[in-house]
Parts: sequence; structure tokens; C-alpha cells
Amino acid sequence: MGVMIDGVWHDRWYDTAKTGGRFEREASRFRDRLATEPGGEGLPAEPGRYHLYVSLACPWAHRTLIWRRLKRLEGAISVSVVDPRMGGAGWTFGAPAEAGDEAVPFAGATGDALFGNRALHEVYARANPDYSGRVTVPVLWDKLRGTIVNNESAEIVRMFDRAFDHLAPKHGNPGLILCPDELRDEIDAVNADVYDRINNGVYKAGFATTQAAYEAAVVPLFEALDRMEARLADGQGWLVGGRMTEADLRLFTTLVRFDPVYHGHFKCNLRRIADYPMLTALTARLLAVPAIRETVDDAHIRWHYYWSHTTINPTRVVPLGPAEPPRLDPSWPAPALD
Ligand SMILES: N[C@@H](CCC(=O)N[C@@H](CS)C(=O)NCC(=O)O)C(=O)O
Repeated sequence: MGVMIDGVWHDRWYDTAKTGGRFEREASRFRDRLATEPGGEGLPAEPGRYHLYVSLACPWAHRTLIWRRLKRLEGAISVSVVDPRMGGAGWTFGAPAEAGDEAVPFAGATGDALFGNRALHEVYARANPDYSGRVTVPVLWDKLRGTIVNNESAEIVRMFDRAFDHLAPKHGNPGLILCPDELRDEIDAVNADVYDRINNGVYKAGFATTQAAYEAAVVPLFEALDRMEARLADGQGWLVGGRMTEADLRLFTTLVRFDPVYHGHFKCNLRRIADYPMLTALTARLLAVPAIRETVDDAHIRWHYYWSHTTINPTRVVPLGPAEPPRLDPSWPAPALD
């Protein structure tokens, strides 16, 4: 875990001393856009031109992998997967030095397919040799210009929702728009609540270094989960518009990590997702879609958090539970995918 200052990597944990023990997430720095229609404003959506750097453990990067599958972009956008164990060099493409005798490649990690770099911070340095800021996944890389287009998952998935659709049926899936115009305001409102109190709320609870900061995160987190549970209980089982949208998928990447990791490691233990029937049904229903299930990697998820955050778990022992995956309620129909 670390940060880049003027293009140089520094191994350092988040500094919560200056914020009263609170974890404050830094805003993403690369914010260019792909045009969401041919000739529109932004970089052209060309197959083969863009590359994703992701971690299978990371809930934010996970969003981009789900969109890549559901929007049928596998042939258009290549991917490199980092090792889930994040040590002093940050995200790396092989086993981190601290893995010692266990320094074997982690199944599912790919290496840096573009440059053969050892660490993700080298990719950021290629994009901007003077870069200062955190080195995070996901990264959308432009092979043509040799730089990062965007490293903010919320923006990347909005681009993927439409940018390649003019290339269908080879690439793109115009039949499945995850943020349709008529639902956008409601999706944005749900996303804002889910982002602050749930997606980022688990991190605020887990990385808090004072009791007050922890409680100020964990109570609103469960209030928001209660709100989402109530929202799903309208007979349709989706958050917005009676159909699967961006809002469900953005909640999903946190739900699927919650009982295995956030409940224990981040002390988000007022309840489990298994205690919420509707949130469990949503998770199971999405996991039943092969294109979504195949983006979920339990080993990367568990190993990343429990191994990497030694301020929270100094032994690096990775727990095995929970034993049961979320149960599918057969009465819920599968989402329409095109
Ligand atoms: N706002 C960003 C957040 C990305 C992010 O924080 N990713 C985490 C992994 S879950 C990361 O790379 N952290 C490394 C660090 O903060 O040093 C997004 O949604 O894309």
C-alpha cells in the first residue's frame, strides 16, 4: 500500500491522523472520456485500442469487468489482472516480495500484458512521469496515445454502457442499457446513497482508526442496507425501474464481498447480508447469471483484504468461511440480458 509523489513510489499506509481517524477516499485523477456515440465528444471507441488493468478483488474494478461481459466487450477491450496480495510495492503483477516462500503466481493473475511491468505504479508513471496520487484499479489504458484514459470506475462503466454499441453485433450490446435515460435520475440518487454509505461505507468503517470514526461509518452503513432491503421488497426485486440496472450491479460488488470479508475484516458486523432476505435474493439472482458469476473470484477477494491490510490483520491469516454461498430463490426470474 502506498502513494506516488512526483512520479516516485512511496510505501505508506493511509494517513488518518489528519482527519480525526476517518478514512477519506482520494478523487481519481485521470478523467478523459470515450465518446458514447460515433462522432460524439471524447476519444473514439475503437476495438483493440483500450486495455483494462483490474484486480479481481476490488469492488470498483469488478464493476468494469461486469460491464465488459454484459456489454460484450471481451473482444474489444483486453485485460491485465494484478496479484490480489498488495504489499509494499502496491498492486503488482507477480507475487509481492513479502509473499516469501509462497511467492508463486496467484491463479487468475495475468501479468502486465502490455509492458511486462512488475508493479502498477510503473503503468501510472508511463502515463505521467510526474504523477502524484494513489495508484488504484481499475485503469482504462489507451494503447494508441500511451496513457491512462480514466481511472474512475463509475465513469468507465457509463462509457462502456453505450460507447461500443454502434459496433454490434461484433462488439457491444445495444439491447442492454444499464443506465437508460428515463431512469438516470433515480439511478443517480440510489447510487449516491449506496456509494457513500455502503460501497465506500465499508471502507470507512474498516479503515477508521478511532472508535468515533468507526461508529460514524458503521451505523449509517446498516441504515442504508436496511433502506435498500426495503426498496427491493416491492415484488420485483430490483432497486430501480423493476429491472436490472447499474444501481443493482454497483450494490452487488459490495454485497458479494460483505459476508466473506467486510463482516469480519472491516468490523461491519451488526448484521450479515445472509440476514437480509431481499439483499440475499439480489446477490443470488445476479450470481446465477454466468456472465456475472464468472467475474467473481472468491480467492482473490479473501486473499486481497486479509493478506494486504496488515494494520488490521497482522498475521495475514485468511479465514475460510462463510461456508454457504447466497441461496437462490427460484421464484425470481433471471434478468433479461439483451
Ligand atoms: N474511485 C475509484 C476507487 C478505486 C480504488 O480505490 N481501488 C482500490 C482497490 S479496491 C485501490 O486500488 N486501492 C489502492 C490504494 O488506495 O492505494 C474507482 O471507483 O475507480
